[in-house]
Amino acid sequence: MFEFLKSISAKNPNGRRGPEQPAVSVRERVSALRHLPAFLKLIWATSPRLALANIALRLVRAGLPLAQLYVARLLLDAIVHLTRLPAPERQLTPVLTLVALEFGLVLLTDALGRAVALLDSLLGDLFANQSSIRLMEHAARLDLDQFEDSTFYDKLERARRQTLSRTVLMSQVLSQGQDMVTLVLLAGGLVAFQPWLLGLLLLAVVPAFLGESHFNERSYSLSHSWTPERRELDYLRQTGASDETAKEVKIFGLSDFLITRFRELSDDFYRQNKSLVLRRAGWGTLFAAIGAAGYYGAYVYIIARTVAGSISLGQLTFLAGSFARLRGLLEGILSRFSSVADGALYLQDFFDFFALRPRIVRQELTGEKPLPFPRPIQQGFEFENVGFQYKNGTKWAIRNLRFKLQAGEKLALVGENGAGKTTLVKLLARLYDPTEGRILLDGHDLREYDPAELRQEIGVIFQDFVRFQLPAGQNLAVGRIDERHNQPRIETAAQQSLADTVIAKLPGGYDQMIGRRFNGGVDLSGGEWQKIALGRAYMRDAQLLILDEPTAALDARAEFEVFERFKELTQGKTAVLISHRFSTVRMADRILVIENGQFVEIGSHEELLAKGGRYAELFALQAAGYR
Ligand SMILES: Nc1ncnc2c1ncn2[C@@H]1O[C@H](COP(=O)(O)OP(=O)(O)OP(=O)(O)O)[C@@H](O)[C@H]1O
Repeated sequence: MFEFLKSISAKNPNGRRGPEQPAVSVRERVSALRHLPAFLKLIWATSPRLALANIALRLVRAGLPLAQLYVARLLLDAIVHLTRLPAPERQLTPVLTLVALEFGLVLLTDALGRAVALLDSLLGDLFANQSSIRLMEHAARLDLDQFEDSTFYDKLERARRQTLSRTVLMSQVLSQGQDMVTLVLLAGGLVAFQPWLLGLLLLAVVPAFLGESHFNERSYSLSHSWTPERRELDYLRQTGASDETAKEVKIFGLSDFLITRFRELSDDFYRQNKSLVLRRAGWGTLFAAIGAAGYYGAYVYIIARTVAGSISLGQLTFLAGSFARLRGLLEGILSRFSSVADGALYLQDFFDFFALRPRIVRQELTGEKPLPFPRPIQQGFEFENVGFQYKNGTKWAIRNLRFKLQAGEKLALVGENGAGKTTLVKLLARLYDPTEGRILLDGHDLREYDPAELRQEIGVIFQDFVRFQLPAGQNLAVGRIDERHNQPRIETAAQQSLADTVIAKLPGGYDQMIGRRFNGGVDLSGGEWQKIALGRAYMRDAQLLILDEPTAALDARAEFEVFERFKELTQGKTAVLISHRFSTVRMADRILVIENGQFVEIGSHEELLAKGGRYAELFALQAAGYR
């Protein structure tokens, strides 16, 4: 495992990455903003009604600060005017009306603020749910080898992680629009009075913005460059504390090893992040002071004009208030601009992920109609000089493979560990396409058929089948999920795979949750799980059945029985069996021996024994073990 951990961080030659890495350039961040229209379109599509209501309320709210300042100005001027009148002429009604108006505006501002927050949260939740669903749907369309590519995996990880930050981004973008409207309205008032005050305002705010965007860039770079390590941290956290690993972690005394590695990585990240946060706080304080100085400069000027009598007290309040609000707004808009740009950078991962296209697709998508799948299969499958190399592998997993799998035949695959048996099966199911050569089905390249239809006609149970944390019945039904409510069919499949005796012992029978992840779940032994997994093959009405060592954990009697039944139940169907037990292998019509991904020999048990080749040698080896 240490090698594995090292290999994860090998992408990172110093073992560390941090702010020393080149930061994301300003151009990259600005260019990431191009994703915003597409993002807003997605939000709109989530719920046009909620989005429209949100925008309308925000527009009304955007005008309220100006209205409030204006009413405050009228109020102050009215009070000053009153105080100058002789006592008997002082009428309070106009002043009280203005107070009532201001009060009304405050109430409205608050109510609209809450309504907008509510709409944001509803829209955000809907958007988060829908994007998670889209993410799962898209992931399901992609090819297996895309999942095995670590760059892809990091992309998926970031796209998935940032569900929450995307809803924050949505609020930010909408608030940005709202604040910009307020800004234009308030700036209009300030410009009418003294245009250069606007210049002073910018001077007070721009340094803070530049500082903010600089630190945001750093922060993004840090978090981005730490994606592989974060993945490792998650892995360590899970390995150190999960039911699946607890047994081996205890037995091998791995917890210190795991914790040390976790501590090393997390401390490192903490240190780098802390230094960034500290610098950010220091500079932030300085920039805030510059901003305050700008504000007070303008304030002094406005006071001087009031004292000189060129503007009223009401105007002073309005202008000083406008300036203060504008400063706050501008600061907010500019700093939010960097977090919006940040969020938009993350959007890049999101859209990149959706831009990935599977290569194993229906030909129809590439302009041709797929061939109808033969029912029944007439001739069978033929491997024509097939070679396959895993993307992340250095050698050929399979090379120059030629053989025929006849319709209705039971073929066993024999070979040592890593010989390429599972790879061959994955190629048959088109989880991958051959790197060279072709696989034919009834004389046509497998790629000419619809991959979805092909997979429907193939039932594969892999050695590393999934132990779904689902009730027993549904665990079988995953073999044909649209039949999950067909209890008789599930029970028949259970009888055929011998899972019925396992289920009979469960307190909840077919409804018993299995696996330990959820409350009340009951775990099964390896062999019991295998019987359940085998049942999935019988749930399927497939023409080609593949069992890739799904019986390794069964006891000898159960395995014998399973294969006897398998032979009986798959009469007339084509089947491929992978097993290291020769007692099983010999039941097959023919046996294909492969070594290092290459064809060695093919024939029936008797033929191969008589030939005295590799098969005979392996058989003798195993038989000797029993003597
Ligand atoms: N996803 C993968 N990425 C890269 N290499 C792989 C991958 N899966 C398998 N390999 C490599 O391909 C070769 C063939 O592997 P395969 O799983 O087909 O062997 P096998 O005959 O089924 O072995 P076993 O009997 O141990 O199950 C091996 O060298 C293996 O390391």
